[in-house]
Amino acid sequence: MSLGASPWDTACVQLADAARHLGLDDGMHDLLRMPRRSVTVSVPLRRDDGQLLVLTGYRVQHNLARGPAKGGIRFHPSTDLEEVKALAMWMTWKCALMGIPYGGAKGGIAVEPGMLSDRERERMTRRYAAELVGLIGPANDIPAPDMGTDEQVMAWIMDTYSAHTGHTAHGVVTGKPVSVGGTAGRAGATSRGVQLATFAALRERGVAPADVTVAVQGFGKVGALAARYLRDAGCRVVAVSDVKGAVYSSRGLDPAALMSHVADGADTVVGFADTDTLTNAELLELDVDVLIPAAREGVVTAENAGRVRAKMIVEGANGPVTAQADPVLAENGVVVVPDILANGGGVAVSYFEWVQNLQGYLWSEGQVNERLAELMERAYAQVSALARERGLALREAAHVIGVGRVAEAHQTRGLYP
Ligand SMILES: NC(=O)C1=CN([C@@H]2O[C@H](COP(=O)(O)OP(=O)(O)OC[C@H]3O[C@@H](n4cnc5c(N)ncnc54)[C@H](OP(=O)(O)O)[C@@H]3O)[C@@H](O)[C@H]2O)C=CC1
Ligand SMILES: O=C(O)CCC(=O)C(=O)O
Repeated sequence: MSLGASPWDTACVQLADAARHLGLDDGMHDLLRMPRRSVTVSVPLRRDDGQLLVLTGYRVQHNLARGPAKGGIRFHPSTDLEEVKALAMWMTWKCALMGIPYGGAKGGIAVEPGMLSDRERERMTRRYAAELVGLIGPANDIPAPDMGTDEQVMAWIMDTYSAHTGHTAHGVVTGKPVSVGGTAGRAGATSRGVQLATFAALRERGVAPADVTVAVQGFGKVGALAARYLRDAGCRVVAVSDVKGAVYSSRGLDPAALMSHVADGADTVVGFADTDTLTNAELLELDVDVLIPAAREGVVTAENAGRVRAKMIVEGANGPVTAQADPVLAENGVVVVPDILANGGGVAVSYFEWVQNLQGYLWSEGQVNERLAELMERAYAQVSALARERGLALREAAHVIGVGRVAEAHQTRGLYP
């Protein structure tokens, strides 16, 4: 099989590797690879100036063997069906690895959300949600935020779905505002999970947080709070970036101050006082202890992997390291804490939100964070133990567990009819 470095190619290589380790036959391998449902919809949008723009949206339900489909919705210009298929597959393994009763899905619209007014964003979201009404639902497929979307987008999807079904359906999306059925703790959950995974990996290697320097690519929902939590817990965050570039300070940055700087109108981390400006490519090659790619997939490739000087990569983003880069990093002794483990805190707390919605009973933020820590520690311990037992990289072990659980669910349920 000749493969490039697209997210789908990377996801397929990872699955094939896990299938080999698990001794799965070709039929089961095919069943696990092929998405259960892929939907492409056109999303007509009337711009504020009256112009009609027709966008393309997607929703892929990759696998439903362990429960309803679950996964985020992305608004990004480069979103296409192949990317969404890969992201949906990773959701399947992630939910299985985290031990939560979901299959995997992902969706998105190929659009630059920054070019839309709030009213245009709302109209586009509602039209996309209306196209998906027959597909999504609390028992079927539960979207959540991803790149370019936020809790407001989730509120619009919930409201559109609820208008179609005739009752308020809190459980149709997670990552909603708390005022409309969201849970305490979801906004920071992915980043908290990244911190927990980082600390578990450091602890195992006998490294104290205070001795650790960190660089974070992406200063959005995941990256900004990951930087902040790691700094609050004693690490020195020396570099962060957004799409416009990176800032660096050897003395360490204050992510909370950077977040205020961005929110107060700067719109980018670049230009923050007392920092040097770097490119995103330079950030990836900094001499730091921990590198956290938290932006997009495919940023560490066969081309630049050899220049990565970080001792550890903790994948906040989905698929930031290509299948071709993995062996280069392994050869150079770079430990990779894989996406389906490192960023599993987001979907774990989405699960807690959905459970609260189904029960109509709210948990405190303390309860949410405590249970998140339990799930993250458990998943890390299982991956680490299998990696040691079978001499696997953490990514291979994580996939063997996730893929193995989904294969087991298929075997137990059987095929219909
Ligand atoms: N949100 C969640 O709960 C979860 C997200 N993830 C994954 O985490 C990653 C980030 O998601 P999220 O934080 O939600 O997304 P956001 O849209 O909130 O933030 C994305 C960040 O990445 C930056 N960025 C975008 N493109 C590039 C680029 N080419 N180079 C450098 N920086 C770039 C953006 O910069 P700018 O603001 O300037 O555009 C922004 O700072 C994605 O891979 C997502 O799938 C994984 C699990 C859960
Ligand atoms: O919270 C969720 O349901 C999914 C979040 C997500 O899209 C992801 O983990 O990649």
